[in-house]
Amino acid sequence: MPSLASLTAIIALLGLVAASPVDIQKRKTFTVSQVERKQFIKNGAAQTAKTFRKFGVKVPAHILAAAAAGPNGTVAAVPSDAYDSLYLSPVDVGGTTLHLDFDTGSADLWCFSSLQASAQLTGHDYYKADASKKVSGASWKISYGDGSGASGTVYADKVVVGGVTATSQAVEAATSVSTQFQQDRDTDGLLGLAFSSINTVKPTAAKTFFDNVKANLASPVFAVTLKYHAAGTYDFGFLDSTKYTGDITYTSVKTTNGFWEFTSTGYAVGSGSTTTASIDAIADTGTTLLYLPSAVVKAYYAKVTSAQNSNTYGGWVFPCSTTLPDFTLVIGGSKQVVPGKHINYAPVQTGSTTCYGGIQDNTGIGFSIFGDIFLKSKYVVHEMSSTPRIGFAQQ
Ligand SMILES: Cc1noc(C)c1CN(C)Cc1cc2n(n1)CCN(c1cc(N)ncn1)C2
Repeated sequence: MPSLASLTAIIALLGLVAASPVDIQKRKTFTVSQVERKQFIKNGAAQTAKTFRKFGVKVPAHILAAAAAGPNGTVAAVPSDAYDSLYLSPVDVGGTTLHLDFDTGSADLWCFSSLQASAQLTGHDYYKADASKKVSGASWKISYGDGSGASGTVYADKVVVGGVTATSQAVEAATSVSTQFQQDRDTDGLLGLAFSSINTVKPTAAKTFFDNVKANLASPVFAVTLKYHAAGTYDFGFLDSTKYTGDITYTSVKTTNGFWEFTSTGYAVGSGSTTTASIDAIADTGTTLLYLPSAVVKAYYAKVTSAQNSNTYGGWVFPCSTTLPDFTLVIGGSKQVVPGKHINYAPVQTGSTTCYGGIQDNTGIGFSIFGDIFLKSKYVVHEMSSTPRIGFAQQ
């Protein structure tokens, strides 16, 4: 026998169902207004191609062609100085063109802004923070391996890179930057291209530019072509076979630390034989040099006349006139050669005949860093598919 309470509930339900139209009319009516999702630059063909791939179906050529015509993009990467210390790319941030350091070793898009003391802005383009776009309660603070850093608040604004648009990108506006950035009047900020899991925005991590746009690209990839003492490119959404020779060799990426992290399985100095080694490394456009295990570095400089690991200069140095041997790193079974001339970074001081090596010890870092010294002879594909991978080819 149902209880009184359950009978009451049943009656109440029946009442709702049995109410006459008049009754319903009397009841307070309400409207659910739909809010249109912010317009994203759509690439329908890319979405279709993604669906075909999702179900393991070969994407028809006409769909691929249409997808490739989507908002893919290319932006220049220009050396900031004569030594390729870093590379800067023009980016439209909320209507102002800033020159940002694209950094595959971090995941914050931050920039100099109108929130900083004006003295810090001398010589910089900067983001004009619009209060109406402020992300309430959000802040960020980032520190880099060299001790530099910045911090500030967050805005949601339009960011355009090489014709590819993120309509509501988390723009991390600086309120304060470290001395290194204050003294560097070329860099207006960074655009992080590592995994969003290491973004520093609190209380909720923000997405990188690439994470925000990748679904609208023909393919979830970006390719890095940094050059020796010359302008290169970042390509988004497509591969460009004119930018490399031979094959692209792919290897798996470990994403647990938020980096484009992989393992190199050996190395060779000059024309010497290959030594087998397991080198845990990250690809990092935001780092200038190539940092490797000390035993590997020692083996390289053993073949460089008058090289020494200098306490004075804090690393391996040699006479600037030295002809340096090439250096080979094995990745995915392929031999990736770094030309010897790329391994002379710069004089230790302006006018000095002692030069600082592009290969240095990774002691204290915890892993190896394949920075610009390695990258500037390579075409590097970063594929953020369901199983991310990284590919290397010789330029
Ligand atoms: C001038 C100049 N010369 O060499 C540099 C660098 C500069 C730029 N200048 C001093 C300021 C500066 C400091 C940093 N950057 N720019 C770029 C981001 N940094 C990273 C990124 C990363 N993935 N890993 C480690 N650090 C540190």
